[in-house]
Amino acid sequence: MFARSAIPAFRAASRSFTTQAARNVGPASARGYMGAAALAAGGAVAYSAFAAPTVHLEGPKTIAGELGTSTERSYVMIKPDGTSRQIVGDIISRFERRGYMLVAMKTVVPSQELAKEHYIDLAKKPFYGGLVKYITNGTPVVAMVWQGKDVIRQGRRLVGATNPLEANPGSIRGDFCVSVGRNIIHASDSHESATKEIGLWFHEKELATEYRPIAWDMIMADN
Ligand SMILES: Nc1ncnc2c1ncn2[C@@H]1O[C@H](COP(=O)(O)OP(=O)(O)OP(=O)(O)O)[C@@H](O)[C@H]1O
Repeated sequence: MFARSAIPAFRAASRSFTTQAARNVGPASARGYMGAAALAAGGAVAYSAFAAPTVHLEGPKTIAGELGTSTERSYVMIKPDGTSRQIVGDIISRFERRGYMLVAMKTVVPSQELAKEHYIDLAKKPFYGGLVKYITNGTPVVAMVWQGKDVIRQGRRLVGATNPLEANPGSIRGDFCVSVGRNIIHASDSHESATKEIGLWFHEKELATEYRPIAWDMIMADN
């Protein structure tokens, strides 16, 4: 789920976020897109100026790569209950074993503003307040970007249905969760969402897109 309201802020990008940070530093209009990432939790914030916005939000090639190719990227987040239950390694290994490439990862204690922004499309839902409270309970989330062919659709399959009651055994939610309100993980549900969510939680410079895992060509090859 992603926040449409953040789009104009993304386009206003004028600063780079260099340390995973955490303090609410001002109104959205003054922050630029990575300000939301910088608002993540409440620690020290380090910014550095850079020449021009580099985040690509429209067209087939965005910060989420190109859909259907080995450059496709998804935003995946282990929520506070997943971190607290100490199953982070298990979750990461499922994406690794599938063959996907870890492009970025950091722990973040989300601010109210960041959590609200991420879930803004659910703002009218009765559970929205509880959802934001849960995401901002002080326990870190693990924010990640995974890359590889079909990672958005396959990521959703690995994660399983939103309601653990409907999540297949073998999926992350199907193996670890009982309640929809504590379903331990998020994964982007479309290229558009991935573009906006990666842009919300990460600066483009934080993405390590140039390296390749050792078996990458073997895993991504079609023939
Ligand atoms: N009925 C509900 N009661 C409580 N929480 C809910 C309920 N429905 C959804 N949620 C919470 O809101 C999150 C976002 O809901 P959404 O409908 O976007 O599902 P999703 O895309 O599978 O989840 P996510 O965006 O976290 O990956 C869910 O993952 C869950 O944590």
